Amino acid sequence: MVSTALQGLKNDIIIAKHFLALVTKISKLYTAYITLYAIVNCFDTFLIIMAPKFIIDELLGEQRLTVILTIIAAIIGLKFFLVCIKDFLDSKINVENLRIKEGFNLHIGNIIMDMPIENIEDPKILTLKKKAMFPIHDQDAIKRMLDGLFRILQQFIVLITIAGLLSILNPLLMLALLVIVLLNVRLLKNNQKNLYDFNSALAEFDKKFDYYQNTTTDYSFGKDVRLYDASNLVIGKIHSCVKSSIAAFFKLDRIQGRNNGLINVNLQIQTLIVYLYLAYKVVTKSISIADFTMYMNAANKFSSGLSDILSSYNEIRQMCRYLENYMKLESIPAQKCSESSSLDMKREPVIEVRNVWFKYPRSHDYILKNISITMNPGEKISIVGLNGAGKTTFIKLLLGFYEPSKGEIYVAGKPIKEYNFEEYVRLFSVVFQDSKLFSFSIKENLLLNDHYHAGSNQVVGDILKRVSMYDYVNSLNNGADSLMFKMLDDGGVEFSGGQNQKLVVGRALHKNASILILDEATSALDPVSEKEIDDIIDANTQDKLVIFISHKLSSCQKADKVLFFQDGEIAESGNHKELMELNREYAALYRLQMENYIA
Ligand SMILES: Nc1ncnc2c1ncn2[C@@H]1O[C@H](COP(=O)(O)OP(=O)(O)OP(=O)(O)O)[C@@H](O)[C@H]1O
Repeated sequence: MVSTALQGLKNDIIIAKHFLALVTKISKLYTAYITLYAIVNCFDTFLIIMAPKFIIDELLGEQRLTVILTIIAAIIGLKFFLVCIKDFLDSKINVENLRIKEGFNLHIGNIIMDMPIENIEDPKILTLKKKAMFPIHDQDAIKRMLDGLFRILQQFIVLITIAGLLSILNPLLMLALLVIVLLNVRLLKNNQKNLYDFNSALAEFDKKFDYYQNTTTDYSFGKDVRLYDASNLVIGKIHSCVKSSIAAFFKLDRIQGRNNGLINVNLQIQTLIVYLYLAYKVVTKSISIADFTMYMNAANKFSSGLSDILSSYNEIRQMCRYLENYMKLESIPAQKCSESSSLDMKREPVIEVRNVWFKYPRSHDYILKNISITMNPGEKISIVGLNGAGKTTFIKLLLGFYEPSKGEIYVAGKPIKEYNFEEYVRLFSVVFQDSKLFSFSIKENLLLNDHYHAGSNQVVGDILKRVSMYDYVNSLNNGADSLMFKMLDDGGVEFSGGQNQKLVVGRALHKNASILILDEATSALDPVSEKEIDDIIDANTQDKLVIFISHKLSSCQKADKVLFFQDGEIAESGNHKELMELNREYAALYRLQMENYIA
C-alpha cells in the first residue's frame, strides 16, 4: 500500500518535472513570476494574522493616537504595495499563460504531424488526442498544476511559522485542526476522482458529439444528409449523446454536492473548537484579547493553509492523471527515425514486394494476402479490382504508411522500414481521389514550401499551363495569389471537383518524384480534361515508374503490367492482352464494362 503510494508520488514528480521543463522552455518568465507571486502571498498572510493584534493591543493598552495611526498607515501602505505587486504579476502571468497554451498547441500539432499515418487513422489514438488536449484547453491543466506547486511552496512557509506559534499555545489544538483537515482532504480527493472519471467519459462523448455536429455543419456531409433525408438520424444521435453526457453530469453533481456539504460541516466544527478553546483562554486570563484575535487568525490560516496544501497536492495529482495522456501521446514515436539509412540515389528505385501479408491494427482479417511483385523504373502499372479488394491498402504499404504484418517490401535493395520516412516519401508523387488542397493561395497549394523561392511565379505559371488551368486562374482578380475556398475568407475561390483535381495533379507533377502514384486521380474529370491530364502524365513520366489505380479498365491497355486484385490477393497479372487471353475475372469485368459503354 505504502509502496504503491510512493510509486504514485514518484510518478507525479516525473510528470510535474516534465511539464515544468516544457513550460520553462516555452516561457522562461512564467516560473519566475509565479514564484514571486507565492512569496508575496506569504507576506500578505502574515500581515492578515499579525496586523489586528498590534492595533488591538494599543487600543486596549495606552491608546496613543499617533501610534494607532502609524500602525494603520503602515498596514494600509504595506497592503497597497502587496496588492500592486500581485496585480502586476497577475497580468504578466496571464500573458505568459496564453503563450504557454499556444506553445502546447504547437507542440501537439508537431507531434501529430510527425506521427505515422496508421496512428492518425487509429480511433484509440484519436481518443487519446482528445483526452490529451481536453485538459489543456478546457481544464487549464498546466496552469492549475503549476499554481498547485507554487501554492504548496507558499503554504509550506506559512504553515511552518504558524505551527510553531500554535504549538506553543497548545499542541492538542493543533492535532484537532489536523484531524479535521485530513477528513476534508479525503472528501476533496473523492470529488476529484469523480471529476476525473467524469471528464474521461466526457472526452468520449465529445469525440462523438464533434463528429455528429460536424456532419450537420460540414458542407460535404450536408449534401448527402439532405439528399438522403438523414437529418433525423443525425439529430437523434446528437440527442442521445447529449442525454448521456447530461446524465453523467447529474451523477457528478450529486456526489460533489454531498461531499461539499460534509466539508462545510467539518469546517464549522473546527471553528467551534477553536473559538471555545480561545474564549476559555481569554476568560482564564491566559491570553489577551489581541492574542485571541491573532491565534484565531493563525488557526484559520493554519487549517485553510493545510487544506490548501493537501487539496493542491490532490489537484496536482489529478492534473498529472490528465497530463499522463499528453505524455502518452508524446511518447508515440515519430514516423521517421533519424538513425535510419539513407536512400542510395544512384540505385534505381526498384520496388520488390516479397510475400506481403497485412491486416490493419486491431483488425482480425488479412486485407492483403501473400502479395509478391517487382516494379521497375519506367514501368506503367495498372492496379484494378472490385471495391474493397485492397488496392489502396497496397499503396499505403508502398508509401510506408503501414508496415506489412508479414513479408517485406524492398525499395532500391533495402526494406522500407530502414529508410528515414521523410527522405523515403520524397521518392513519391501521389494523387489520391480525396487528396486535399488547403485554404491557402493557389500558388502556396501548388508549390507548398517552395513558394518562397525566387521565380516561383514563373514556376506556378508553368504548372497551371501543364494542367490547362492557366487562363482560368489568370482571369481571377488575384491570379495565382487568390485564396482557395471560402472557409477563411468570403473572397476565397471555389473550384469545381475536376478543377481541384487538376491542381492536385499539377502539385504532384511539380514534385517531380521518381515514382508517380495515381489512385483514381482522374475520376472527377470530364472526358476532355481526363484525356488532357492523361496526356500530360504520359509526357512527363517517360522514365518514371507510374502506378495507377482506376476502375476504368480501358486505361489498362496502355499499361505494361496489370495487377488484378481480388480479396486481397493478386489474382491475375500480365499485360492487358495477356489477361484477356487468360479469359478469367479481369476479361469478364473488362467485357462487362465495354458492353455498358456501348449500351
Ligand atoms: N484504416 C482502416 N482500418 C481498418 N480497415 C480498413 C481501413 N482502411 C480500409 N480498410 C479495409 O480494408 C479493405 C480494403 O480497403 P481498400 O481501401 O484497400 O480497398 P480498395 O480496393 O482500394 O477499394 P475501392 O476500390 O473501393 O477504393 C476494406 O475492407 C476496408 O474496409
